[in-house]
Amino acid sequence: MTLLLGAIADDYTGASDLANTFTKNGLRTVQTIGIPDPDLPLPDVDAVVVSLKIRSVAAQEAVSAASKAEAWLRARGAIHVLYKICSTFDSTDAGNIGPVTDALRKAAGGPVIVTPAFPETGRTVYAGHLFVNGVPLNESPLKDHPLNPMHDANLVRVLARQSAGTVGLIDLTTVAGGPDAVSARLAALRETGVTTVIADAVFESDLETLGAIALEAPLSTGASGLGLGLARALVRSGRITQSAQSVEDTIGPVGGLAAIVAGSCSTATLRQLAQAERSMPVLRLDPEKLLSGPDELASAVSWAGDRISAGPVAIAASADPQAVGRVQARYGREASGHAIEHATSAIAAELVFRGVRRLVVAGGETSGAAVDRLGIPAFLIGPEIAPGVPVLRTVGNTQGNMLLALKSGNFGGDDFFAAALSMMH
Ligand SMILES: Nc1ncnc2c1ncn2[C@@H]1O[C@H](COP(=O)(O)OP(=O)(O)OP(=O)(O)O)[C@@H](O)[C@H]1O
Ligand SMILES: O=C(O)[C@@H](O)C(=O)CO
Repeated sequence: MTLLLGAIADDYTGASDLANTFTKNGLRTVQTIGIPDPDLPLPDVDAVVVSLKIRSVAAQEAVSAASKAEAWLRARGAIHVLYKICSTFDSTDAGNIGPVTDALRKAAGGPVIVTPAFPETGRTVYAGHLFVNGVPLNESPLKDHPLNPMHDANLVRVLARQSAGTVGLIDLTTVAGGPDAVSARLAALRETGVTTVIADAVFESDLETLGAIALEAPLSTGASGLGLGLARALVRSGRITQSAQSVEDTIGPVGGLAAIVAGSCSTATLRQLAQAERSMPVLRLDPEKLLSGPDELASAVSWAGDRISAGPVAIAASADPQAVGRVQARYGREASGHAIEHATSAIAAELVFRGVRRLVVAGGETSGAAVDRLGIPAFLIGPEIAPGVPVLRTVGNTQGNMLLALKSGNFGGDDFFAAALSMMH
């Protein structure tokens, strides 16, 4: 397999978001789960998004996994590698955006462009500050994130705290000045020892400028907005010779039962679950019971078993910040997160065992755990359900063809679950 653009995503939902952006912008793309087995039958593509689950692991583990993925992508011809992070810059002072970018830039030089801007979903960066739907990051729902609460909107500061290098800024005026202005500013920053730059971006045109300059370097770090800029720059460069197949043709119907499993506690998911309750059976798991033994899991599976042949059902661990806080205070943040992911992934696997072939999973960590449990090695990218969330078709898994949607916590409108199921046949 040869490719032009490589990406390493720090979680699986983020990977499907980026693969969707690449596809929409003209690149034939496949999403792999980790580095694929050499025997996995993958189509010819322009871009591969290697999905890792390294957003919330120890920095050294993240660096090691990302470095191996980068070496694999470069060995297959990637002229540029994008390290795909969350558009809300999900990370802590220990990492992992800084440590991974530092490790990958060692081979790539710098300064490396970093921007989580993704205007289509309301993420913009101005004066180095990240806004989520017009609200500074630290005032947005991300302040209550169960794993990495975000308390600082100033990304230059946030990245500096987790990076061994020196972090600078390319401001919006420079970006609006076009590629030459950005190049000149990068050169000036390089002279002063800056290794990594947060780049402002408010409009897609800003990301086209940044993508064009980033493509000239071996590495960048960003969300789907930068992915859009890179993809458009690659298409404009004339190096993409085959048009991406119509995404509807890529997948086709799979039949089987349908279900939703949610572990995301984001406000968007909470609203979507409330809306789903009006049209389908929704089981709210009791996290205390989930954490204290296998009974809650078994009764969830039996609850679904009684209903699922009549239509889609949803099973959710999701809870509001106060309830999450109580669980975390009692069991610890990481321990409760992992235990609940373990439970939701076990439920997903049981549902698939009972005939579910169309599965929507809400939450990045939750999706990662479920996809791993199901042993899915790769996905083809189908039509977009909502910005950042495509229909995915499995490749190479033992259960036969399945359709999945991996929804990032904050993505999708209130009717997301019904909209997803209506596109998954
Ligand atoms: N009721 C609960 N109490 C405590 N933790 C929970 C509860 N329900 C789910 N969790 C945990 O909260 C975390 C939610 O993270 P996840 O990444 O799945 O969703 P998200 O943060 O909304 O999505 P994204 O990362 O895509 O924005 C998981 O570790 C999950 O196990
Ligand atoms: O960039 C985003 O917001 C998403 O793709 C994501 O990574 C959330 O997990």
